[in-house]
Amino acid sequence: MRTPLLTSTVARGSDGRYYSTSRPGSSQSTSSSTSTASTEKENVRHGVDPEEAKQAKKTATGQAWLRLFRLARPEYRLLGGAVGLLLVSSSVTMVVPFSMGKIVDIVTSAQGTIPFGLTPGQMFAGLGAMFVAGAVANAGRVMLIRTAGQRMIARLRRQIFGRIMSQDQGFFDRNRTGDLVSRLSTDTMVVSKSITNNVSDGLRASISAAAGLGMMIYVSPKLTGIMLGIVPPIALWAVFYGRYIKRLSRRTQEAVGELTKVSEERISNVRTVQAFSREAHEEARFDVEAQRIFGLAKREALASGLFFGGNGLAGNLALLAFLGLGGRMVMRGEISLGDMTSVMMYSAYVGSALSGLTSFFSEVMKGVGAGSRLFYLLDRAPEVDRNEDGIVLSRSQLQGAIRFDGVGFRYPTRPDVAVFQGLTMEIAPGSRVAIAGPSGKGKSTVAALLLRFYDVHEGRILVDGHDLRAVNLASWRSCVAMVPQDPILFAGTIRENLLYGNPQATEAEIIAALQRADAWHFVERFPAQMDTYVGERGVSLSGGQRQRIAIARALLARPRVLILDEATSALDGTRERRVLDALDALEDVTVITIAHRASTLRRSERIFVIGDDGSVVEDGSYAQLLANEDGYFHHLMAAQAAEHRE
Ligand SMILES: Nc1ncnc2c1ncn2[C@@H]1O[C@H](COP(=O)(O)OP(=O)(O)OP(=O)(O)O)[C@@H](O)[C@H]1O
Repeated sequence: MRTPLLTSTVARGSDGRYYSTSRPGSSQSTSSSTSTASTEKENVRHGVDPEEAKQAKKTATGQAWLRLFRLARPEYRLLGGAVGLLLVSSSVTMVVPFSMGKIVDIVTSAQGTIPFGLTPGQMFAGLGAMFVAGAVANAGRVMLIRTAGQRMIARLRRQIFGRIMSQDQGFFDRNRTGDLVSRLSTDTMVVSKSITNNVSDGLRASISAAAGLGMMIYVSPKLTGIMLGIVPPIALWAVFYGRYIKRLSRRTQEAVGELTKVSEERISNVRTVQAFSREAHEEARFDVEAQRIFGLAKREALASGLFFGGNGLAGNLALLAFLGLGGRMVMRGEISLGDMTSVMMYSAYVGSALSGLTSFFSEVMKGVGAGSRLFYLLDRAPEVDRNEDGIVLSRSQLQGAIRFDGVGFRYPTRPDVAVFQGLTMEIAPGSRVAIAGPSGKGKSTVAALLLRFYDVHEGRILVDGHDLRAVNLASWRSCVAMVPQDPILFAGTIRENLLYGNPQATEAEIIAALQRADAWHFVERFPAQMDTYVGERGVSLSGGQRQRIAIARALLARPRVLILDEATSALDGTRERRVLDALDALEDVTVITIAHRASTLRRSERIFVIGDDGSVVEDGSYAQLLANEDGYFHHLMAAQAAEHRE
C-alpha cells in the first residue's frame, strides 16, 4: 500500500512563492475532470470499449459472414472430408424410409417382389451392409468435424491470447479482464462451433429437407400434398416457439454470467467485504440476482413444458390425421401400405430438417456476433507500436542516459486531463535520481512512460539519444526493470517468481539477488525455502516480503535502468536502508526512484519535483532543494513533516 504522507497540496501564491496547504485530496483541475467523468461513466455504463463499438458499426453482417468462413480455411481438408462423408450418411438415411416402405409391401402382400431379383436374405443383408456403411460414414463425419472444430478453437485461442498480450495499456484500461477471458474461452468456441458442427448440421438438414420432399413427391404426390398442409405449420410453430424459449434461455445465461462476474470479484476480495462487515449486504445482493435468475428460469421451465407437451400432441395429432387420410387412400387402393409408411417417415424427416435449418441460421448469427468480438481483437493494432525493426538496444552497450524532452501526456481513457505538459528531465547514465511530488501528479506515470506502456503525446523520451519510439520495444524492455508500488507475484513458488525475471538464472544468482534485496534471511527460514508457494497474487507473503521478492526478481533481470516505484514503502527504516545500500552498490545501473519518504529521497543525487502543472518545477539535490525555503519541495517536505507530527 502507498504511504499517504504527501496528501497535502502545495499551492503557488499570488507572489509566485509556494505554500503548503493542509487541504486534503488532489488539486486536479475540476473543469476538466467533470468532462472526463462523463466520458468514463459512458464507458462504464455500456461496459464496452467505445473503440470496439465504433468498429462493430462499420462491419456489415455479410462481411462478417465471409470472414467467419474464411477463419475455417485451414480446416478445409477436414471439413471437405466431413462433407463427403455427410453425403454418404445422408444418402443412407434418406434410403431408410423408402426401404422400409418396400419391406412393408413385400411382407404384407403376396405379389410383392424384391427389386433386382434378390432373395429376402440378400435384401436384408444388403440393407444391413448399407446401414453399416452409413454408420461408419456418420462416425467419420462427427470425428472430422469435431477435430476441425477443436483445431480451430486451439488456433483461435492461441492467436487471441497473443494479440491480448501484445496490446498497449490503454486497451487494458478500457477492457475488463473477465470480458477478455470470456472471448478467449467462450467466443472462440461459439465461432468454431458455428462454422463446423453447425454448418455440417445445416447441410445435413438441407439435404434431408430437399431429398425427403423429393422422395415424398416421387412416392405419392397426393399424400405429399396433404402432408404439406399439416407438417409445415407445426414445424413453423415449433420454430417460433423454440426461438422464444431460446431467448429466455439466453437471458438466463446472461444473468448467470453477470452473477458469476460479480461473485468472482467479491470472493476474490473477501477480505475487504469482511473488513467492512458487508457480508450480509453482499448476500442480499447475491440473493436478488439469484432470485432474478430463478424467475427467468421458471418462465423458461413453463415455456419448455408447454413446448414439449405441445410438440408431442401436435406430432401425434398429425400422425392421426395422416393415418386417417393415408389409411383411406390405402383402402381405396390409391397407394400401397408401404408407400404410406415411406411418406410418413419422410415427412417426419422433413419436419425435423426444417426446424434444424432455422436453428442453423440462428447459430450462424451467434457465430457472427462472437466472431466480431474476436475480429476486433485480431485486427487491433496496439497503439504502442512494438517496432520490431527499430534500433536494437543491448544490455551490454546501453549507457542508460535518459531524457524527457518537453513531454506532454494524457491517459487514453481521460483524454481531457493532461498529466504532463512540457515535462523535461535529464537523467545521467548510471546516476541515482528520484521523482518527487504530491500524490496523483504523475510520478508513477513517469515509470509507465519509460516502459512505454503508453506513448507520449508531445515531446519525446530519449534513451542514449534515441527516441524511444524508434527503438525495438522488446530490446529496450529487456534493459529495464521496474518494481511497482504494489508488486504482484504469480501464484507459484518463490523460485518460479524469481525466474520470471531471468529464466536462465543459476541457484547462486538467485540467492545473491535475494540477499541484495534483504529477502534471503526470511526465505531461508520458510520450511520449503524457495519452493514456498506464495498464493494467488502473492497474498501469503507480507507486503514488505512481497516488495523484496519483487526487488530480487528485478535484480535478477540484470537491468541497466532500474525503476523503483515506492518499492520499499512497506519496509521499516532499517530494512529499507539495507535494501537501498545494496541498490546503491549496483554498478552501471541508472536507478530512478519514485518516493515520498525523506529518508529515500535524501539518498538520490538529484530529485525532480513534479508540480501541479504537470512539469518539473524544481530539481537538484535534496540539500539544495530543501535550502530553498520558498521552493515547492521545501513546502512539500514541510507539509509531510507536519503530518508526521500530527
Ligand atoms: N490508467 C490510468 N488511466 C487514467 N488515468 C490514470 C491512470 N493511471 C493514473 N491515472 C491518473 O493520472 C494521474 C497521475 O497518476 P500517477 O499514478 O502517475 O500519480 P502519482 O504521482 O504516482 O500518485 P501517487 O503518489 O498517489 O501514487 C492521476 O490523476 C491518476 O488519476
